[in-house]
Amino acid sequence: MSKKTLANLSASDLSGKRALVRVDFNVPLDDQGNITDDTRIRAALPTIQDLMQKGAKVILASHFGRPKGVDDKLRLTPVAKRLSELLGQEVIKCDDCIGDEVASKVSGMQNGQVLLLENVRFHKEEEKNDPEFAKQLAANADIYVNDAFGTAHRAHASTEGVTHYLSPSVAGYLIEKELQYLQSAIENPQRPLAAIIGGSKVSSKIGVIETLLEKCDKLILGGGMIFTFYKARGLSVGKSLVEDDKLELAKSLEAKAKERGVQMLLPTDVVVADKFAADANAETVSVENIPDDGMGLDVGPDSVKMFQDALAECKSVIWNGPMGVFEFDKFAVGTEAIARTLADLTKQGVTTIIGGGDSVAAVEKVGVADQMSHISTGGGASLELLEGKELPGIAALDEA
Ligand SMILES: Nc1ncnc2c1ncn2[C@@H]1O[C@H](COP(=O)(O)OP(=O)(O)O)[C@@H](O)[C@H]1O
Ligand SMILES: O=C(OP(=O)(O)O)[C@H](O)COP(=O)(O)O
Repeated sequence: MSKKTLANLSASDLSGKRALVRVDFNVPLDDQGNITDDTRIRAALPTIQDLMQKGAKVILASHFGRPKGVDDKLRLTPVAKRLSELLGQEVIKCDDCIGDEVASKVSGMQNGQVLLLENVRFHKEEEKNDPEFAKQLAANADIYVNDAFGTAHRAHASTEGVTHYLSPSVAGYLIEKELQYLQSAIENPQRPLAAIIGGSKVSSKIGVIETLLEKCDKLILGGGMIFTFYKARGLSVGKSLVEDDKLELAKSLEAKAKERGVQMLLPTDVVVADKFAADANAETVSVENIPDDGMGLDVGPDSVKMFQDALAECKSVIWNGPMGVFEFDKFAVGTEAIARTLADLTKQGVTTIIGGGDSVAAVEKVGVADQMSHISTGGGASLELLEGKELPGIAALDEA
């Protein structure tokens, strides 16, 4: 990558230095406040442990949820506890991210110790990227490491602003790994490259579909967005999700695929339900025969087989968005089949990349998350990267 990374800094650069490390510890909690998935905490460990071993004083900053002011339910206390367990060492926890308490705790730190600041979004200045607030965050540190890939698409004080006050400003190992997979998947893939795009609406995936049409050899579409394509082709879609203002766009995307020689695959059969519910009655129909009172909630078995055949010829696959309403078991079959297919392909040497968000939840539900080449820790961030957008939290870092 073109940016300076933590790998470029040696123990002599880091020993005794106060390193402000932006991580994305925005993890899910249950009703009792227990962390239900610590993937994002584990993903930051290589950077934290490297800094500890090189003798830095590690000051971690993260947001948590979207609070409006201080919110006791969105304190990072459970995260500090989990991180202490994972590191096998107590993590010092602050009640704020700036101010006297932080300054005093940081000044008492030994080399190799780890401190976690409180939720940076308790201050509205964080999301405004307020320079004064960024300066206050930077005041307790010597250098800056950004390892918060999931938040790299936000130009906030702790992701962008602080880089103006700390030098060097480098990328951590998670950001380096995410870029390595996601960027090389579209810039320099092993071909053929297939992209599988699903999810609810075509409107939220236009950017990524347009970019991928420039890059991939096969584009497989599933999820709710397919019904907008069918309607654009003149088919009846019953009560399925349709964006009537995107019919022309769907037509133009199909035309663009044809023009570029990209094989665009839409399902040939779908599972329709009589209502949007886990206990709905379901039947599989061909896409030409969707009943007026039917709602398409999953791709059908013939489509899965067609997708599997197309994927079997590929050397790289990027997947973003589920094939159906996978939250309901009855309509999770297509999504689960794709997850298993990608796990099998990975074993055969195919590079498989899961681009964050609901697709990751689907892969985890099937229990094959550890069998993929790469699972992104950022939903919005990975989508923006795949769309070819610049991520401000990365753009602000020092050039290598
Ligand atoms: N046929 C469908 N009709 C309605 N919603 C669907 C359909 N297929 C998938 N979805 C919904 O799409 C949602 C995920 O969409 P999206 O947020 O775009 O994906 P991602 O989070 O992977 O980017 C899921 O909640 C899923 O239930
Ligand atoms: O969970 C996150 O985003 P994601 O749901 O798109 O993966 C990140 O922590 C960013 O959070 P934000 O969308 O509140 O800025």
